[in-house]
Amino acid sequence: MLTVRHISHVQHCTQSLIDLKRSCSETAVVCTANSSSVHSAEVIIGDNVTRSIQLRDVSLVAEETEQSTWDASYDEAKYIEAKFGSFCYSPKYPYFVATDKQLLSESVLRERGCAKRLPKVIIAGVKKCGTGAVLRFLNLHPNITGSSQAEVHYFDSRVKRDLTWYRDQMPYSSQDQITIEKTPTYFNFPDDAPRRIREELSPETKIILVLCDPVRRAVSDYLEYQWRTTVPGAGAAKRIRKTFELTVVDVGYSESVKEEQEIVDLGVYIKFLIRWYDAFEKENILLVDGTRFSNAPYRELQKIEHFLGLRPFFREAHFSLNPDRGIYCINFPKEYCLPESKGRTHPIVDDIIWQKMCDFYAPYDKMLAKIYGYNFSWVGHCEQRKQYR
Ligand SMILES: Nc1ncnc2c1ncn2[C@@H]1O[C@H](COP(=O)(O)OS(=O)(=O)O)[C@@H](OP(=O)(O)O)[C@H]1O
Repeated sequence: MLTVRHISHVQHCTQSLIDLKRSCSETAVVCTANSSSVHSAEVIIGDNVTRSIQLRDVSLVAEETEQSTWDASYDEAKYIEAKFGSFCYSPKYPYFVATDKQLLSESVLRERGCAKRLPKVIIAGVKKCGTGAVLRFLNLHPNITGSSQAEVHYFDSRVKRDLTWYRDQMPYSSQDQITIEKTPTYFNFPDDAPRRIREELSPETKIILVLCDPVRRAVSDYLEYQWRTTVPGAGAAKRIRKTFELTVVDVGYSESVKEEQEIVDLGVYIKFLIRWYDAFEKENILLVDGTRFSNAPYRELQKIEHFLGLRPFFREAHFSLNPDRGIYCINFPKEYCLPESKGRTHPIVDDIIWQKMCDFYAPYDKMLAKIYGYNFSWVGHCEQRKQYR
């Protein structure tokens, strides 16, 4: 029997929960069920008023969360010891990027078994679903070291490079650290990226795919392309129109969603996922809910720790919402937020276009849940998703 307490981030309430909506984010849920499926829950609304609900009314799947008991999660000095005691770089705030300037002397590197190692884990997508924040936060874990370069693109655009070059792009790691690379474009391009990763790295490579609300993702991607048109040499976007609406829907003509438009197409996740599941065993792929991650980062990070077999480090208390930017920042061991290029202000999308986009993705999202058994938080909540526009 599994007892779940305090599911504190109910993200979307359906009609039957409408009267709980006001207190949704603080709602405590206590439920009892067998561990494989949790069906009903008792919701404490406040003042000892309880109500029984069906969990299918709540988009969040109940999960047992491991609370970190590691003193490195609480105490800065212990953290530094855990992260840097056998690390190849000297401490520097923020701790997220390992730069050559912080590299220790050759004799220390040798003594600690430091070397540049090929990644054992790849965050292979999806673009604009929070992959940058996932990597930056994970990088804080004492047993992880992320690639120092933002994105390596070895398996997509660096076709003339070889594995020696690829390894050289990685940071130094000690033997008890896992090297992670993130290039979100691998998700959809090229078609043989999953196969090459399997063959050139290892079939045991762990693949992390962050998937998120495809409508919001499309808006974010649109903004990125729009921004690129203002930056010389950033690679101007193809077929981006003056507004998001004109870019994704054939407004004034067929009025249908432009399925072939790249920013629309990328949200049909199931189409690209098949390649990953063809190349890797199911146990080696983790689908992260990027929409849930943006509202409760620690939950998804805990899932990743579990997937990678890491000692639980992340705690809810490590994260706080930056109200001005609408994104979560980490506050341990020091305050750190991702740079301004993340958490851009989104335009308010026309209601009809928003609905059309939701309707377009709905069957694919449902298929995703059915085939891969993931209950993504955005699926079936088009109306509520508007608040995150
Ligand atoms: N904690 C936190 N910090 C920063 N950013 C966060 C975070 N959580 C989610 N997000 C969302 O991540 C969106 C950018 O996604 P990616 O990092 O995958 O973009 S990229 O593909 O690498 O360009 C970015 O999208 P925009 O809001 O459109 O900028 C963020 O909303």
